[in-house]
Amino acid sequence: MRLKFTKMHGLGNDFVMIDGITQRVKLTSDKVRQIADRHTGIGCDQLLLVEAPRDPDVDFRYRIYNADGSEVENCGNGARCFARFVRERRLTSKEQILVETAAGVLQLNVQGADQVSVDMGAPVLEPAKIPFQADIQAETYPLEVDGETYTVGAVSMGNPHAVLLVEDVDSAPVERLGAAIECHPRFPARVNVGFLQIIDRGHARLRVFERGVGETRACGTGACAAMVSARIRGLVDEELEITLPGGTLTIHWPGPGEPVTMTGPATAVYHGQIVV
Ligand SMILES: N[C@@H](CCC[C@H](N)C(=O)O)C(=O)O
Repeated sequence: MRLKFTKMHGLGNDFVMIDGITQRVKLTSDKVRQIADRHTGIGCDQLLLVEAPRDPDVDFRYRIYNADGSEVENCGNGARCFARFVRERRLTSKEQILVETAAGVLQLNVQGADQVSVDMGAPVLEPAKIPFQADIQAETYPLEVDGETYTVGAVSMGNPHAVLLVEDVDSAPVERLGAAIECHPRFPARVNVGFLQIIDRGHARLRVFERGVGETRACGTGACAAMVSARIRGLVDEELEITLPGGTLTIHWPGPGEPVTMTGPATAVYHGQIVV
């Protein structure tokens, strides 16, 4: 199968974007892993497959695959890249785009040359829906990992996130603790793990160990989950600039029951073809 693709990134979280509307595409986990391999494939954190919608009231549908081949529900940086991709491929000229994902319908607003703002929907905090094993919903939970107890927030942005507060993201044990929490038995669908340093009520720093990938240079849903966890702990205001290793996202969240809005850049790198 010969596939045309576009390589894109959102703050260094990189994607292979495939147009499944004008080409016939059949992906398996093995093929996704082959494409995502940084030595023998194109290399990416996630692959996004754009398809025609099932619901005639929305514009597109897309599916998201992690580099390990697993299909997942949501991807914030991917949503922004998707908006630019469908416009640059001339699949739409709309500035406001509705797209079906496994996490529900997202609304994307293209703003100027490279900024995209995404209504990411309301966060889910009920443990069973994250999914996270806990008897009752709480702001934070004690989580035992390798004999030590850590305090974590648990949030779903369509996909599951654990959020830990740290003094300094630079020295946080992202690789070791991220990998241990990703597969913790209390997160039965595995989990993305964010390490959040609060600077002040409007600024924070974040590193994310992503489920199915490892540490990435940025994670959009991770930034939204970090905002939600920090805000329900009373630590930040409703607008927060979150700086990740790849750059800064602006996250807006008034509070429980309200949608989270994420704004940031999306960049196309090159177009190509691959035989898989
Ligand atoms: N990089 C993404 C998140 C991609 C999915 C995640 N690894 C998961 O398994 O849920 C983002 O920008 O949100």
